This record gives sequence, C-alpha cells and structure tokens, in this order.
Amino acid sequence: MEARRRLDEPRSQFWLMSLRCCMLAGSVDVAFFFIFHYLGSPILAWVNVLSVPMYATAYWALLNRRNRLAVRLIWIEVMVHAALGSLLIGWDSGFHYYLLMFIPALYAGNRSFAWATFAVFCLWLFYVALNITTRLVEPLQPISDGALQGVYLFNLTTVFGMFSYLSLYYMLTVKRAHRDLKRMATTDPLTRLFNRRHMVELANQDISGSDADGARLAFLLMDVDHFKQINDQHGHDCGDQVLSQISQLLQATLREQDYVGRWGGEEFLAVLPDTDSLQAQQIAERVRMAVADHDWGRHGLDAPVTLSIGISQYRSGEVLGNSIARADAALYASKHGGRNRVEVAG
Ligand SMILES: Nc1nc2c(ncn2[C@@H]2O[C@H](COP(=O)(O)OP(=O)(O)OP(=O)(O)O)[C@@H](O)[C@H]2O)c(=O)[nH]1
Repeated sequence: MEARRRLDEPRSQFWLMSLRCCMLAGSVDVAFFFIFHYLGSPILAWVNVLSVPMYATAYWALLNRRNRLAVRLIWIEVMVHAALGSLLIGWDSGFHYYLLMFIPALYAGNRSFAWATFAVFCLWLFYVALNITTRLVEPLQPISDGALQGVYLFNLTTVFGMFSYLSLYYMLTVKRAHRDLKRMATTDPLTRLFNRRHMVELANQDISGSDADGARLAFLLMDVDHFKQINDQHGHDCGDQVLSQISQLLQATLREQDYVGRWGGEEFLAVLPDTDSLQAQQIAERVRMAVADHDWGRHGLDAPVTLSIGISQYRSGEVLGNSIARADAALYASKHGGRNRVEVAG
C-alpha cells in the first residue's frame, strides 16, 4: 500500500530527466555495438552489449523509485565504459567526455553542496588518473587512425547533443517553475482569482495611471450574504464550492478590462478601469443578479446565494485604502438595507 502510494506521487524533474537519459544512453550503446563490430574491436562491442541491460535495469529502477540503485548502475556503466574505451583504443577516442556529464548532474541531484563538491573532486581524480594512465600505456586494442577519428567524432557529437538536450530541458524546467511560483504568489488557491496582495499591486498601478491621466476608476466590494449559515447547514466543503462558483460567475459577468480578486474569507474586490459610478452600478447589478439567479440547487442548497455590494469611485489623490474604506461603508449600508443589494458610496 505504502509502495503503491509512493509510486503514484509525482516525480521531480531531475528523475524524469534521468529516465530520458537512460533511454538515450541505451540507444547510443546499441549503435556502438554495431560500430565496434564493424571496426573490429569485439571487446568494446561486447562492453556495449552489457551496457544496454544496465541502462534497462536503471530505467526499471527509476520507474519503481529505486533511485539509489539506478544512480549506482549509471555511475558504474559510465565509469567502466569510459575507462575501458580509453584503455582499449586510447584517450583520443573521446570516451572520457561522458564523465563530464556527471558534473551538472551531481550538483542538480545532490541536496548537499559539500557532498556534490566532494563527488566532483573524486570524479576529477578519476579523470586525471585515466588521462595519465592512457599517456603511459599503449592502447590495448588499437584501431586505425581513420576509425579512431570516426569514434572520436561520434563521441564528441553525442556528448554535445546530450549536453544541449539536458541544458534545454533544465532551462524549460526552471522557466516552468518560475511561472508556477509567480502564479502561486499572485492567486488564491481555492477560487483561482488574484489574491489580496496582487489586487493591491494592480489597483495601485491603476491609481497611479488615473492620477496621471485622469482616467476614472471604480471599486466593487462584494460580500456573500449569510455565508456562515451555508457553512453551518451544508458543511465547509459546500461553502468552498459556493466560493468557487461565485468566482466563476464574477469572471464571466465582469468586462474584459475589469479584474477581480479574493479580498478576504467570503469577500471579493473588483476593480473597474475607465468606469464612472453609474456604469459601476449597472455592472454591480448585473453581477448581483448573475449570482442570485444561479441554480444553487445543483450545489445542494435550498435557497439562492446572494451578494451585497458596495461601490466607490476613485477620488484623485486619495490612497487605495480610502477608496476601499468608502466601498466598505457602502457594503455595510447594503447589508443593513436588507442584503442582496447594491449601494454606492456618497
Ligand atoms: N467554507 C469556507 N468558509 C469560509 C472561508 N473563509 C471564511 N469562511 C467563513 O465565512 C463565514 C463568514 O461569516 P460572517 O462574517 O459571520 O458573515 P456572514 O455569515 O456571511 O453574514 P453577513 O456577512 O452579515 O451576511 C465565517 O463562518 C468563516 O468561517 C473559506 O475559505 N471557506
């Protein structure tokens, strides 16, 4: 049960990328098998045959969340492959380039910076030791100069391709994460409307614009009537559904240039640019009726949900807090006037 739950959890981008790398590396090894057979280097050809099941096992391990096993298999494969390739046909085969691909992976996959740096240092030692050994020892199974050049170009091109792919993937992942963070910082998770902080930011921008060019600006402060009763009688989940539905109705009823956000628990704020209080009143009436006329029976309610709305018109030079306070006073009057009403601040 525990294992199943863990398998269902979303994977981090790093492991998804590792899955793709396993597939890619396995395919390259299949190509190598034929290349080395053709070049008359049977030992290297069979090394590649061994590499394919190692990548297949690493792929299976990653799919089954056995990340440690997968990482070990990949490390062993790449290090043994790079060492054997370099010792059998020489340093100029370019097999050592594959080792360099571990450097970004070590930093991206390790939580500890110190541990990643230590692992990179060990990798560097291995790299240098391999380089010195191949300078001191003749290739054990040399191939012709032309073939060596061909293998070198193949390895170089593969490493270039894989690095480009990884960099592109990494960049797209960072961009996506950045977009998600921005969305999370500006929207309310329940209603998917702008949150209060973002509304303040946007409204202040409109206020500056209005002060600069004299454009009119109106605010609608809306509060769900007797919302506590809905929660008490039908449960909190039903209350949440009502808030989501109201948000959809608000978005559908307001004009394209207007924007709306969740101001508090069951309170919403809409900002209407280029709008005088008469137009704001008409829009508020449209919103009020859209909510009151909605088929609330579908949500298990036996009475319609209604909104009380207070309107204020921005006065040149005043701060946002003042405009909202006047809308709030109008909202208060609307509640006291019997609810399901629209009032305009004096
Ligand atoms: N389900 C749900 N309830 C919420 C949420 N945020 C605030 N509430 C509830 O909204 C209710 C607001 O109640 P009140 O401030 O008494 O207002 P009301 O019952 O709507 O009465 P009036 O405003 O006077 O018409 C409280 O019971 C809060 O717990 C939310 O995100 N989800």
